[in-house]
Amino acid sequence: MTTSDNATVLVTGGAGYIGSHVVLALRDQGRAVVVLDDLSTGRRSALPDGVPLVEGDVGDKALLARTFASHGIGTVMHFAGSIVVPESVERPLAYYRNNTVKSHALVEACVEAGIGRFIFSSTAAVYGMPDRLPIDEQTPTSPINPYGSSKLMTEWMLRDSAAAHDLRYVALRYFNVAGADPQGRSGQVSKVATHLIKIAAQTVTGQRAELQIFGDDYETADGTCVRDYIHVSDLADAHVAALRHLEAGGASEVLNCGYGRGYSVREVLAMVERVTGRPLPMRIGPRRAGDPPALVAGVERIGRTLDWTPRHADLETIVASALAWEERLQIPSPPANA
Ligand SMILES: NC(=O)c1ccc[n+]([C@@H]2O[C@H](COP(=O)([O-])OP(=O)(O)OC[C@H]3O[C@@H](n4cnc5c(N)ncnc54)[C@H](O)[C@@H]3O)[C@@H](O)[C@H]2O)c1
Ligand SMILES: O=c1ccn([C@@H]2O[C@H](COP(=O)(O)OP(=O)(O)O[C@H]3O[C@H](CO)[C@@H](O)[C@H](O)[C@H]3O)[C@@H](O)[C@H]2O)c(=O)[nH]1
Repeated sequence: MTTSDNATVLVTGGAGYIGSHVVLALRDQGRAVVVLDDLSTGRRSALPDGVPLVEGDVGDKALLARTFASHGIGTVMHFAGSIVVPESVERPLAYYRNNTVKSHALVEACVEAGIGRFIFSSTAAVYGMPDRLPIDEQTPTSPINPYGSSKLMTEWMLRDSAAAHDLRYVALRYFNVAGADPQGRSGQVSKVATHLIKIAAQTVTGQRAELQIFGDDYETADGTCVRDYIHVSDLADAHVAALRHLEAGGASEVLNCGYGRGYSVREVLAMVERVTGRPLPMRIGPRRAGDPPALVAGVERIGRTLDWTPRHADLETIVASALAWEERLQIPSPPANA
């Protein structure tokens, strides 16, 4: 190990849902971590004690340069961004600004400061509506909404910057992230929840009257959409594995993050009922615009490239941890941006 292998990791968006779980995983490994977050959707209380928070914008290059220098940053993990697909359709330029323009500033600041390791939160949304499953990384990218395009453009900036400069990166294309830290230290807190398991957890805990299934006439086994759900703590471990890969001199990579196993909406909801022992009020509604019928990750490449063994690859574990977190949030509800 060289000295730089011990360098501090900067986690942008570390006060958010996924970033906060990665901060926990890094800390559990004894890593030094600094978070940069503007708290637009994140919360200070999501950070463990002792993790410095630089409150600011990821597109602020002067702030980035100061933060890199004052904390001895050796790797950047980039989670900060906007994530709601329908909102990206209504406000595309806001998404290109927050996800693409500000990522450009961050990558440029890294190149200028000689920071040579970068791990990026990408998404299965870059694939659009692929017609063959499982989806491996060779599948042509063809996003169908501005969110997916805004993330793919950042992948391209990283690819081209890595070819031209002393920069290596891992772009992790997440499939459906769900669940919460098994120790109850973090979980999802959305002002406006859109994700299926989060909404199911809110419904079963009485915060919503009912859940709507967005379409049951898809060409899938039970007519509802199929997704590959990955536990957020396994995803966090994949980031630590990607960090080790880059520190060991590994090449730049684009890797799917999922388990390679799909569950339908109905199967997920049945699991929520089984775990709670309570019926979930639900009704069938129309299809949601832009939903692909089925997305299942090809996971051969991540298995071959990273030293990563999922520990929670089981729908019951994912659902149970999401429910436990939701119940914890009820007593009492933490104030926004606390
Ligand atoms: N949640 C998913 O299912 C999913 C799936 C695929 C990819 N991703 C990607 O993972 C990343 C994290 O998603 P999440 O679910 O944790 O969302 P989140 O909203 O909980 O976290 C995003 C964090 O970034 C911060 N942020 C946003 N814009 C910022 C800016 N300009 N400057 C500084 N901080 C800023 C927010 O305050 C928040 O803490 C995103 O890049 C998202 O695109 C998420
Ligand atoms: O109230 C709800 C919410 C969702 N769904 C359905 O549940 C499935 C999963 O939806 P959701 O949890 O919103 O996730 P996705 O739309 O699949 O998108 C997530 O997963 C993608 C990767 O697969 C990422 O790119 C996105 O960022 C992330 O939001 C879809 O079929 C939805 O139509 C419902 O039926 N009712």
